[in-house]
Amino acid sequence: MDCIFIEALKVDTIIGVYDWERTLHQSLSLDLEMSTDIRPAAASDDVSLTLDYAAISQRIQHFADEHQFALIETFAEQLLDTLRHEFPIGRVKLTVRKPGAVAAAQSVGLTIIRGEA
Ligand SMILES: Nc1nc2c(c(=O)[nH]1)N=C([C@H](O)[C@@H](O)CO)CN2
Repeated sequence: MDCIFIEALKVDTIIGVYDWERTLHQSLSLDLEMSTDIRPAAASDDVSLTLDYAAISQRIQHFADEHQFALIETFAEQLLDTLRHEFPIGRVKLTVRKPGAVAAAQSVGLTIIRGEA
């Protein structure tokens, strides 16, 4: 299976478990790896036959604009639910980083994998 990826996508959103985090936007950094078969698009040179990484990136920022979660776990799970409903994504691996959340760490976050290849 082939893979379309988006690396280090910076999205701004309201997220966090503490009261002060409800009052400002913070940046998350997202990596996505989405399995797909690129051969139909390659054979026809047609973006409509593949996973359009520009459209998916735009949808992710829109999702981040319209939600305010406490946990990055909720953000990740609901984001993948949304993307998998709207795009023909097979197996997907998502890493969400919240830079600066732990001062002594370069980054903290999670990785989840959903769907079949
Ligand atoms: N597993 C998680 N732990 C923590 C989260 C989270 O989303 N998932 N969030 C926080 C706070 O919002 C923190 O990022 C503020 O700096 C703490 N732990």
